[in-house]
Amino acid sequence: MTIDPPLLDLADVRVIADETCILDLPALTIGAGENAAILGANGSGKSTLVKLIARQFYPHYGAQVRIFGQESWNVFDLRKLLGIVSGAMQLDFDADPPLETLDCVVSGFFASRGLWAHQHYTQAMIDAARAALEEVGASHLIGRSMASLSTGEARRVLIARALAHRPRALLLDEPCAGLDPASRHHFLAMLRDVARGGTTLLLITHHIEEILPEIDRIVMLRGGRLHRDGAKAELLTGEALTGLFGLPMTVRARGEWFDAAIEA
Ligand SMILES: Nc1ncnc2c1ncn2[C@@H]1O[C@H](COP(=O)(O)OP(=O)(O)OP(=O)(O)O)[C@@H](O)[C@H]1O
Repeated sequence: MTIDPPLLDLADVRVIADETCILDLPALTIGAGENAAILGANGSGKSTLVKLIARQFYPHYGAQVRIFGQESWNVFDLRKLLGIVSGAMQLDFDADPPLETLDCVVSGFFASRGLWAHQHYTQAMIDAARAALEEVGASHLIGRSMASLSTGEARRVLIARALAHRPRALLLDEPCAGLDPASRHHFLAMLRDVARGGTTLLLITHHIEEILPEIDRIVMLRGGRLHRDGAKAELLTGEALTGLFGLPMTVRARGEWFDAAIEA
């Protein structure tokens, strides 16, 4: 039996920006197929961790960052194995030269922002991009430019871009931001299918109610450091969230889902 290498295997990681250490992780491993949520307050280092995985940030000398068991990657090859959805990415697409939505989704096959003359896309890629747009309810946006879309519309197109090339793992940094309740409901249902299909999910969120039943590990970051790491049953509790966010919180189970509130 072969065992897939972990999505993430970190040791002695320190990320320095503006002469300040913004992420300090002596050790963290997330296995292949292990769906995890990263929780933490604003500025706790969650997006920095995603950027470290996607090779947008590099750690300080001496760190080990193995993604899918490999330390050295061609960035484009790595990003083809990952589907990434984040608010920062959405801003990048807004700022770029005009890009049509279907082209945006097809560009996910090349891990590029936009399509360029040297990239040879196939009819199969276009069909997969159309199917992904259909899946997220965004087919009607084909023909529009990314910059002309509302926040929620653009978010759906980016989700389609992340899914179209059937990545090994999805990195989702606040993926539901800007989605209305119905879109969020459909998106979370779709993510459950993706997780059941074997794609590893790494979900970054402040919203406990978005933590899918398929996620069973919680990694808590505080001040750029690992605060707690464990099973959902152990960490989706009032005691653990109170410790993380510094305010008295209660957690309620709703079937397989949870929600949290600040105690009155
Ligand atoms: N390029 C950068 N230069 C300097 N500081 C940075 C840079 N990127 C991030 N930081 C700082 O690192 C810290 C962690 O940022 P990060 O974006 O990872 O937080 P986060 O947990 O994702 O927060 P949020 O929930 O607000 O999105 C913050 O204090 C942020 O100001």
